[in-house]
Amino acid sequence: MSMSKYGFSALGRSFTAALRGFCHCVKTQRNMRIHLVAAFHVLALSGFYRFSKAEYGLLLITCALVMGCEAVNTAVEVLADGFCPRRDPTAGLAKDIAAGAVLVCAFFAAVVGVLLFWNLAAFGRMAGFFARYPWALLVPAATLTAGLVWAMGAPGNSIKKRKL
Ligand SMILES: Nc1ncnc2c1ncn2[C@@H]1O[C@H](COP(=O)(O)OP(=O)(O)OP(=O)(O)O)[C@@H](O)[C@H]1O
Repeated sequence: MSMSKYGFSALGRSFTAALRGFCHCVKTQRNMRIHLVAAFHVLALSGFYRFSKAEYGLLLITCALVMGCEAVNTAVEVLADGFCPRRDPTAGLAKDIAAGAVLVCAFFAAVVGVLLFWNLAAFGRMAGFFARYPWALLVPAATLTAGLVWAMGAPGNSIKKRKL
């Protein structure tokens, strides 16, 4: 009984730590906020599509992969800046490689996006919906503007502010 109590508290602590790490990425990384805004709008747009469960799964895995990779990239930047506060070729190369991993994921996420969302029938449904309810265009306009202001306006990469 006490074992499970300690097991659960350890699990709770590691979950809290993971959440703290993710919140740190959102607060300090502009790119992570851009990924979140993009994921929100892509999922909202998917309402016009008749995706199967497998297609939704692919969409969610793609979003998770890009954001997970961005979090690992941030971890590499934090480690490199923490252990090599001065310019160092190894730290620089590690950062380049981590950024390259994000780039690969983002490129293939864009390919998955085109494969899933390029659908003339869905474009027709969207056009029909917004022709019937033109005021509804205000919703994506407002959420996109608010999302971009949040993503770009909040403090950028705190790591960048360190003097190298
Ligand atoms: N300590 C360092 N030593 C050598 N080069 C560095 C160092 N820190 C950064 N660089 C170089 O500058 C680039 C940008 O580093 P920075 O820490 O600003 O990442 P970033 O622009 O925030 O990346 P991302 O957009 O992926 O979050 C690195 O990819 C690397 O080439």
